[in-house]
This record gives sequence, C-alpha cells and structure tokens, in this order.
Amino acid sequence: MGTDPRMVDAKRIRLLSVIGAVLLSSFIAVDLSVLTDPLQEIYLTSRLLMQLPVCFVFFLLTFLPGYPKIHQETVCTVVLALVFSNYWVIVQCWELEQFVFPYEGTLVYSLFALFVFRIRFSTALVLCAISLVGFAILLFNYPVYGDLNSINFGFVICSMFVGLIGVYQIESGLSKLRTANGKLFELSQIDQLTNIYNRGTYETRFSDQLEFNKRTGNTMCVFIVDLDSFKKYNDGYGHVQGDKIIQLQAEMLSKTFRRTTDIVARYGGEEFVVVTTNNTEQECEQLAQQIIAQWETQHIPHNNSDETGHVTCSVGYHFERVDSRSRKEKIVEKADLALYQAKANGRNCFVRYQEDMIDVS
Ligand SMILES: Nc1nc2c(ncn2[C@@H]2O[C@H](COP(=O)(O)OP(=O)(O)OP(=O)(O)O)[C@@H](O)[C@H]2O)c(=O)[nH]1
Repeated sequence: MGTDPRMVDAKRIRLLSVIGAVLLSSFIAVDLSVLTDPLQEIYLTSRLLMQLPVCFVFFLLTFLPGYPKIHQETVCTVVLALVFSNYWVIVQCWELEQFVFPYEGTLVYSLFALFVFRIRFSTALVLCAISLVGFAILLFNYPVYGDLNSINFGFVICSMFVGLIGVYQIESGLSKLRTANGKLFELSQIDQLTNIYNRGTYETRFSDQLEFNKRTGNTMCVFIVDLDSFKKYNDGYGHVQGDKIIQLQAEMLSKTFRRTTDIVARYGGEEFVVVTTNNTEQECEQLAQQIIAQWETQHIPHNNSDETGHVTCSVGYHFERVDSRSRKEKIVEKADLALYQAKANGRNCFVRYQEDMIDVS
C-alpha cells in the first residue's frame, strides 16, 4: 500500500510547498492585527524564524536526487515542526498575557500533509499521533482553553480520526485502481486463448528489438508457424478441440523460445510468429526443425488431414543480420513467403527464405 517513490513528482511537491508557504504567510497580517506588541514579537519569531525557514529547507530538499525515497519522512517531520512551533506560540501567548491563541491552524497543517501532500496511511498515523500527544501535553500543562480544554481536545481527536479514515479510503481505492490497471495492461498485451503475446504487443516489441539490433548488428530470425489443414480439423473435431490445439502450439513455442528477448505471439487465428535474436543460421534451422518435430511427438489424430493423419504445422522463417536498411515489414514478408513455400511443398515442413524465392500465394 506504500507510495511508490517513482510516483512522487518532485516538481509538484515543490509547487505545493510554495503554495503552503504562501497560505501560511497570508495569515500573518490577519493574526498580527489581533496580537499585542510583545505577542507580535513571539508570533513573528515563530513564523519568520521557524516556520518559513522550515518551508524553505523543505523546498530545497525536494531538489535532492533521492528525494522521492524520503518524501514520507520529510513531510511528516516538516509538518510536525510547523505544528509544534504553533504549540510554542500558543504556550508563549498564554504565559505572557493569558492570550488564547487558536489551535485550529495546527489542524490545517496536518490536513495539508494528509490530503495535499498525500502521505501514506502509516505516516499519517504517526503524524496524527505525535501532534495529538503534543496537544494533550500542552492542554495538560496549560489551561489555555479553560473549560473548553476537553471539548477542544475531543474536536482535534475527531478531526484527525476523520482525516485518517479519508487517507485510508483514498489509499485503498488507489491500490485497487492500480491492481485493476495492471490487470487491464496485461489483458491488452496478452492473447486470451493462448496466454502469449497478442499481435499488438508483438508489433511493438518487434519494432523495439529491431531498433536495438540495428545498433548492435545482431542477427534476427522470424518464424511464422501455421497449423496445417486447420479448417478441416475444426470441421471434424469441433472448435473447442481446435482451441486446444491452438493452445498447445502456443505452449510448445513458449517452451522452445525461452529467452527474455524472444517474442512469441499469436499472429492471428491458427498462425503464430516468433522473433528471436542472436542465433546462428544453424541454430535457427534446428529451431524450425524442432517446431515441426514437436507435433510428430504429440501425434494428435487429424483424420481429415490431407497429408499425415495427425496434427502438423508448417514453418516459414527468415534469418537476417540486421543493419540500418533492415525493415520490419520486409523481414515478415520474407518469412511469410517462406511459409507459403512450405505449404506449397506439401505442409508439415519448414522453409527458410531464399533471395530467389518468388511469391507462390
Ligand atoms: N478453433 C479455432 N479455430 C480458429 C481460431 N482462429 C482461426 N481458426 C480457424 O482456423 C482455420 C484456418 O483455416 P485456413 O486459413 O483455411 O487454413 P487451413 O485450413 O489451416 O489450411 P492451410 O493453412 O493451407 O493448411 C479457419 O477454419 C478458422 O476458423 C480459433 O481461435 N479457434
């Protein structure tokens, strides 16, 4: 439930600290108008020598590169410093002239921390507990508010309690939202039937990887895998069974291509695409062989198959040493051409793209 340090925007915090300081300063003129000269001196000491410098130090701290990591503790400390300097003013005004300086300002400081700086619940709890203890000590030692001492204390407790409930609700709401967002993000990336990348994710990841490989000069190999006579399989065994075959193909490809840089995706229907980086030509041929061989091992009956009597697939692939001229569309087009050739060769086989290959589709 904690705040992710990456989500703390130092610029926003800085702006808020300036707004806080301006609000604080705007009260000065009004407060001074109700204070006598000796009390004005105390008041100005608290504002000009304590609170505003604390705000300024806070402002400077937000420039630290590691500030997001100490945001919670910093806000808590800064606000407690403001709250206790206010307690100091209350005590001084009372001791000097029995003047009842209002305590409500301290509540505003805490609410600012809770809802404007949006500190997390655990930090808010510490902040509220310490300021409440401070207020209790003040009231216990100085009967500043006379008969209203206990009522005022009760009011402060209730305000803090309401504030804490608010923080808790915001925090748990945000946490649920974050989880839902994560789930949505995952759903937008993953194909629901096969649990591998969908076409959109494949496109983006392929483009990113191609750009990276252009800089490093790595090799890339794109395999297009297509289940054979799948329409007939569906017609004979039903769509539900057909779905299971599609899932199995995805599972087998995911097990074969396990590198973090490998992209295994459902290209559409019963067609899959795999992008792999930094393999040799021999390795790519072995991988294509493996994709075909896996169905041989499974030996799942397909009585309507034109060729073998069991489920098979065809593979077209294109191997390329990437350079600045490499184009995604061209690479895929070549792998696709190789796949058409594999189908034309009688299915259940793999074909590597050759420069002299003509479009047989
Ligand atoms: N069960 C199931 N079938 C699908 C899905 N997506 C596409 N298909 C079916 O896959 C079949 C693909 O048929 P075709 O494109 O004619 O290809 P094919 O019958 O495999 O023939 P070749 O590719 O030439 O071997 C169609 O019947 C689609 O309905 C799916 O998610 N589940």
